[in-house]
Amino acid sequence: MSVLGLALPVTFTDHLPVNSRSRHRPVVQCSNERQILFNRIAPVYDNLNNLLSLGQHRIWKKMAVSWSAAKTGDYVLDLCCGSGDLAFLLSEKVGSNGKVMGLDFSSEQLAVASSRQNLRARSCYKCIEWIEGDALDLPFDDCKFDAITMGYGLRNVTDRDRAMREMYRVLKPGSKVSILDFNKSNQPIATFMQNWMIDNVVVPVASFYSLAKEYEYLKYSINGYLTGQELETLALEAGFSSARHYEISGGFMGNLVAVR
Ligand SMILES: C/C(=C\Cc1cc(O)c2ccccc2c1O)CCC[C@H](C)CCC[C@H](C)CCCC(C)C
Ligand SMILES: C[S@@+](CC[C@H](N)C(=O)[O-])C[C@H]1O[C@@H](n2cnc3c(N)ncnc32)[C@H](O)[C@@H]1O
Repeated sequence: MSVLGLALPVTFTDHLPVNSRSRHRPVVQCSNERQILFNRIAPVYDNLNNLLSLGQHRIWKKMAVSWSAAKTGDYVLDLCCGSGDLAFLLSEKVGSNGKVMGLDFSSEQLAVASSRQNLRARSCYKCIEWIEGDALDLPFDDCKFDAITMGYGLRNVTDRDRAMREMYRVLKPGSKVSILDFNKSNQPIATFMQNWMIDNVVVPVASFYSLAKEYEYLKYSINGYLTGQELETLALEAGFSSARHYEISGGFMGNLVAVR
């Protein structure tokens, strides 16, 4: 029986020593398990984001894309693109003369992204190319991109330092990376509110779709994330010349902007 109570090819805890397995806590530690998680939630991911954030996530993603400074004609990358929200926003910025690469390791998320693209008529959306790949080993040459976005991805990769160094490598000098995610606050009240919302709203709603464990992971991944200051340090240590973390939406979310 897997930690999800479902028959999965691998359970989220199989690779862990027995004493570290917990029936009450989704342990989604390795890359393959996260791949399985995001493949599983792909069919309902967009709808739940809209419902659970009351549509606010669209605003946060528009802010992240604006902070990337992507402009007409640019060659840009949306890392951990999932169902493509930021890639679509980037394509509206760079236009049909530009190019957007959307990279993710979840085939199911990319299938949703491609389906959404086929339903959209605007010519700018045709400049998006979807790539199944690993954010920790990008299939791109050095200094290729005019801007990079990463929405709710850095918290989910298994090696954040390596991901940050890969972003640095493929970004053109003087260009920006814009990384949107939940904010790991230093304020106990904000942390309490975030955890309360996830425990009492997010997970109960997800349980209607038999995805309670996947959304419980959300809380543990946020608690294991980096604070804004630690994210700035991570970027500077990866080689970025400057880094600034902005808290948004009352401190629920945050966006790191770093310049190569
Ligand atoms: C777009 C959002 C989250 C994306 C996301 C990221 C992950 O790492 C996941 C991991 C596992 C399952 C799902 C996800 C996932 O969806 C943010 C909005 C959607 C959130 C699920 C809703 C979070 C609600 C906040 C705690 C409170 C929002 C207050 C707002 C002012 C209404
Ligand atoms: C929460 S979703 C974010 C999707 C999208 N950026 C958005 O803002 O809605 C996180 C995405 O990161 C992807 N991901 C996690 N680790 C990855 C890795 N090492 N390489 C590529 N994609 C990864 C997952 O497959 C998932 O689609």
